[in-house]
Amino acid sequence: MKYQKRNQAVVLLADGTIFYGKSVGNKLGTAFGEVCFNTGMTGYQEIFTDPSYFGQLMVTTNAHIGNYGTTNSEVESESIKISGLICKNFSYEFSRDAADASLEDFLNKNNLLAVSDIDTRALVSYIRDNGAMNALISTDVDNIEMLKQQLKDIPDMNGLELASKVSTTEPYFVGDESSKLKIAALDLGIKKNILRNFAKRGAYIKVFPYNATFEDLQAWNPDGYFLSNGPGDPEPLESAIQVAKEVIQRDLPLFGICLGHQVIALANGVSTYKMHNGHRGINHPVKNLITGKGEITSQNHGFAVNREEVEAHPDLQITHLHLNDNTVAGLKMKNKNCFSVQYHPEASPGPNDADYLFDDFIKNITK
Ligand SMILES: NC(=O)CC[C@H](N)C(=O)O
Repeated sequence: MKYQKRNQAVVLLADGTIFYGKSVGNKLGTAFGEVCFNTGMTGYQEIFTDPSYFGQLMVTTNAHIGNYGTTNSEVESESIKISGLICKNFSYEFSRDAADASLEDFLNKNNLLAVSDIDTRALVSYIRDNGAMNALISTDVDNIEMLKQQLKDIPDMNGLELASKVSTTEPYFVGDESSKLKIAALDLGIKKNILRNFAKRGAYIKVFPYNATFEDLQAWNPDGYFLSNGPGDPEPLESAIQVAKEVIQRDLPLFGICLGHQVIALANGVSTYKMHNGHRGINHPVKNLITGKGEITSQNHGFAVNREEVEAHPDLQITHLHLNDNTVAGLKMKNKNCFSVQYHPEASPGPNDADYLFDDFIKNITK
């Protein structure tokens, strides 16, 4: 590799804590966001392009990032959605036959600011102890006081509506047009692999903008309704919550993933809360309380639904529990055709243990 001088860079947390590293790629300047970490050993391209991470600075805990390059087939949306990358060793070289570009090229193409040579173990341990908070990364290392001032103006993730920043503006279609199985998907920041999973099972999907109404969706005459994953706090998503309420009222088949799961809880009057630290990784253990079986799951969320409120709710049942902290990982409505999970059965990245949930939804539609 040709030697290239790297710029000094900092990670500055909202409480004033500073970590020093070096910039990666062409992009210089400052990027802001909520700092979070993902513990997956693989799957960086899927993570960086997952719209649920919009507005977040991603710390990768694997020691090497970039070593297997990038490929067009591994994107979860058309562009990088994280606001910046923080890593330990950045691999400028890659070795994988299937890769078509280096991660450095991919970051440059997406104009993403990235910082390497950070002691990510110390940083993650700090965030774990002190909780999720805003942060910035910057190559402007001589202006720390000014950066601290700018950081104060970054809005808190709690209460922040972000689905509108990543949702499609126009409806679009995926899958086989002649299919008898039509799914209306509300795009709150939908990952491509969810659509691939529906299409793989023979469905024809119409994807609607985040603020589409129930009438908009119903006018297409779908057989089932889906509420997607997405970034930000679920609570301000009034329009999506209203869609969920109307689908539930008519007892039409409804499935929600992650943000969609939180929206379904809110539609039932159950509150959500910001976690001290979210779940972000590809080996989160979940117990299916219906079958008694364990699942290793892919997760990416910073909010959760209130377990006590679900337990006390006459119409709701907890179907899945997160085994690390007993948070709600899945629920269903007792007498309605509606269920949802907090984690990612579509994986990408991560294991496919939970892809039976897509089959369950299709069965709910066709029964
Ligand atoms: N993956 C998601 O849909 C994330 C949901 C929500 N933004 C959260 O952080 O909890």
